Amino acid sequence: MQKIGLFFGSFNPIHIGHLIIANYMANYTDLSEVWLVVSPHNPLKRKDSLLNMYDRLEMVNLAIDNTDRIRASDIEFRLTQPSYTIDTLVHLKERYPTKDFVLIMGSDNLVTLKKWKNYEIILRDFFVYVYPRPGYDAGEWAEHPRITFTETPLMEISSTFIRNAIKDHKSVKYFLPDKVLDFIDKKGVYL
Ligand SMILES: Nc1ncnc2c1ncn2[C@@H]1O[C@H](COP(=O)(O)OP(=O)(O)OP(=O)(O)O)[C@@H](O)[C@H]1O
Ligand SMILES: O=C(O)c1ccc[n+]([C@@H]2O[C@H](COP(=O)([O-])O)[C@@H](O)[C@H]2O)c1
Repeated sequence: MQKIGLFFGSFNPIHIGHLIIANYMANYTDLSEVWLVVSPHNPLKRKDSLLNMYDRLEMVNLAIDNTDRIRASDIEFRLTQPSYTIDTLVHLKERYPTKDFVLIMGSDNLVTLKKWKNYEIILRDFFVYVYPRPGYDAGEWAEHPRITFTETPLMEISSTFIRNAIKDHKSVKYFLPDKVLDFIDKKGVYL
């Protein structure tokens, strides 16, 4: 069965930190593809500075630019908001019965995992590949049979950093792909 890694995020905007993880997971693990799932609204985040989901999806598509093994997904646009990961996983499993879905997350997410809707069901029915984030180790999840810890390289930048830099009229060249930067410049967003 084809193993697909699902990397969920607001991608507001997508940056090279996200892209390095997607590339690593798609090419250096047993996954055959990684889907970048654009979440309209993360249940644990405020909506204030969130760009509309279509612009965020477009930036993801510009960033991956038809790269092999990496795709963008708008599946959550059609599901109830805020976007609960378990609902999306169940929906995808029904829609693509021949694919095996693996959840990709950073070790920082493990700290709040118990606050996620139906996290026990996520861990009962799905495998999770975790990449390291500085300051967050495996903790209580180190020996969990459904969780695999990967050695993805670290790149400590965030979308918040990029949004603040743009607001301050600082250059964010190299932090995100040029095509995404052009899109942000042309649309005049995050200012
Ligand atoms: N530099 C990075 N390295 C590894 N993981 C990252 C990095 N930046 C974000 N992530 C992870 O990618 C996933 C999606 O991220 P998200 O779209 O929320 O981006 P973010 O940069 O954390 O955004 P924000 O700064 O707006 O909170 C999250 O699980 C987040 O922890
Ligand atoms: O399902 C949940 O309860 C849940 C709680 C928090 C976060 N998530 C999802 O996890 C993804 C990454 O979250 P974050 O906070 O690291 O940006 C994001 O796409 C959210 O939709 C999901």
